Amino acid sequence: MIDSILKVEGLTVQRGRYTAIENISFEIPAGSLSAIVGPNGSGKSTLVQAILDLLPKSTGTVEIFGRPIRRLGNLRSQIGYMPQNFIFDRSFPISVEELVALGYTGKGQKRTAVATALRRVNALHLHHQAIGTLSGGELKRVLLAYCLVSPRKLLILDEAFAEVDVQGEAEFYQFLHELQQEERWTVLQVSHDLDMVNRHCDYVLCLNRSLVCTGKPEVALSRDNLLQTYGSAFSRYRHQH
Ligand SMILES: Nc1ncnc2c1ncn2[C@@H]1O[C@H](COP(=O)(O)OP(=O)(O)OP(=O)(O)O)[C@@H](O)[C@H]1O
Repeated sequence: MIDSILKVEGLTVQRGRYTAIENISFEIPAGSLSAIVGPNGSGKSTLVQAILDLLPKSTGTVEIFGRPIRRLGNLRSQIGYMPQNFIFDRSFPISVEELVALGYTGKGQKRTAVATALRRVNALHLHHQAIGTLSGGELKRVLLAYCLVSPRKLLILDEAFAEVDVQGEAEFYQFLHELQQEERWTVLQVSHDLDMVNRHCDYVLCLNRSLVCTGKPEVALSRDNLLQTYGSAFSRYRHQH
């Protein structure tokens, strides 16, 4: 019996007429640094969006902090979410610090909280810049600052590091470990970087429309499980590493 922060049971989600994920059940251990891995189109973003009630479910239930998400009330602000794509009109006149401030749910000390969050992701120097002028990696850093400007219990990241440079990715993982160990955050991330997941995560879900396996990386990322999850693409990955 695990102490879980997120419990999914029998979840099926349609995208149009296509069944993007089917009969998914799992629990995410509280305080874990967990990852969802799987090939393109395997339903990772669909799963995350259905968990957050951003997509309708065909069947199944999701509980976060022991409650259905629609009954979370104020607890909803304890969840940080960074989507895979942040689409906006680049001419919209909002600065980095104004955007990050929108994520602040506390009272008072907002400027200090925004500066601290931006410093933690190495983006304080961008604070006056309009968000429409940021590079892809800079924008990811700023969105992460938006997620962590207020304390959370659960942080859900959909390919947060996709456009971040190598140095930035290492810093981010270091920083996720700090959130996990010092502030007891649970982090659930979608990732394509199996090496980083293997090195840094303590719980992994392998997805290919249905759940292939879950568990610690040394078990979930076994050769057989990866072959089942990725098929021939995994063989190519092995040859390149
Ligand atoms: N709005 C949509 N309408 C119809 N089908 C969709 C829609 N969005 C996604 N899909 C389909 O659902 C499936 C799952 O997509 P999803 O984005 O969840 O995959 P993913 O694992 O996150 O992929 P990637 O690794 O490429 O980001 C894909 O086959 C995709 O084409």
